Amino acid sequence: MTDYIIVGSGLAGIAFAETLLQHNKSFIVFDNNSQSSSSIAGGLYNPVILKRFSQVWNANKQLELANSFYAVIEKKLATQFDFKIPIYRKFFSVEEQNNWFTASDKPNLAPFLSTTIVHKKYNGIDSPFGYGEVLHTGYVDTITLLTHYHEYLKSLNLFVSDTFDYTAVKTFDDHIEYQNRKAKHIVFAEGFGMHSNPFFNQLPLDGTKGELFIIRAADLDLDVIINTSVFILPLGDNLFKVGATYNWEDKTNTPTAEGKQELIDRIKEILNCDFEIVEHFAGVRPTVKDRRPLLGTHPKHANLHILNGLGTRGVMLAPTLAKDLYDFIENGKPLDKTIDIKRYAIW
Ligand SMILES: Cc1cc2nc3c(=O)[nH]c(=O)nc-3n(C[C@H](O)[C@H](O)[C@H](O)COP(=O)(O)OP(=O)(O)OC[C@H]3O[C@@H](n4cnc5c(N)ncnc54)[C@H](O)[C@@H]3O)c2cc1C
Repeated sequence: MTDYIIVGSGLAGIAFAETLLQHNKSFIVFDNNSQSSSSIAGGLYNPVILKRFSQVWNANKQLELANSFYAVIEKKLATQFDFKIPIYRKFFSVEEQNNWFTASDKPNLAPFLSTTIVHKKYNGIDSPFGYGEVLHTGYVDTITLLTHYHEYLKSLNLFVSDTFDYTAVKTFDDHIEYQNRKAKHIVFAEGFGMHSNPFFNQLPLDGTKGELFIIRAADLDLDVIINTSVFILPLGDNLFKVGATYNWEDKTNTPTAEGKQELIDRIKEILNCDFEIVEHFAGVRPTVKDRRPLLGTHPKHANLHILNGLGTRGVMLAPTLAKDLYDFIENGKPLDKTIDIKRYAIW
């Protein structure tokens, strides 16, 4: 009997897998490569919601855990994927500068917003009003993390590249059976793919499509992430990741002409140098109506659990949520009411 089956190996699934490994639990992971959200994500982590000047929910706890969690994996895989690099908010007016200073006075934002306006000149960008620097930021190169982590799981025989067949699940009081396997628990972490899961697809996972580019801009010299209506993230070799769009209607993983035009327009608001589009990606973020994750246990099947709803911030959230779900299942530690699926009376 295996302790766990995990369905999905995006940021959520691998965070749970790593948590299990750290507690010497046995498991197997299924993934069918049907969702692209984690692999194409910008990967930025930023404790401040710059649009509204508010702190990300539970930011301190999430950042602290994410830092140590990814550092442990980097060491284990002997690969760097967590890059600590500042995020600069470009100011377009004196009013924006003033709003920044007002926000940086708030006790919960003060640790994260520098009070010095940066007047650095970057080739390729005009910024007469300067930039505000967000502290404790960076990005996780998600494709590097996922590729290496999947290889690692494969080397341990813990990874199955296959579609999980929900109709083959048999539930019992103290275990489940799936094809020729027995497990104590299943954790479903399928991102937007949850809609195919008959056990949990009543939950209000809206999904928000996002598109992003890799561009080449030989004249752009940038050693920080610029964030305005889109972010521009330097990758080296004159390459930059730029994103992302938000579309609440289209739920496909296909890049569109509209998304392309929107990104081009946004880039032109920031850059005054030439650029060419090298790649164009799309994916659906697993967003929830109330902007809180979906964690918990199926009300009728005590061995079926969900780890979903990471929304727009999977990088920062995944380690904390994996830990919360693990503590809930194994140690009976209650979930915060705001993330527990019990808040939806749908069954
Ligand atoms: C354009 C874009 C930009 C983003 N930028 C950022 C950012 O800068 N910072 C940030 O923190 N977050 C960002 N995000 C959000 C982040 O990507 C998500 O929060 C995160 O990827 C969600 O991870 P997940 O593991 O829950 O879901 P997913 O990444 O969707 O993973 C689900 C996995 O389950 C698998 N699966 C589904 N159904 C089945 C099945 N039946 N059988 C087997 N396998 C199955 C899929 O193949 C997939 O691998 C961005 C997202 C997008 C789309």
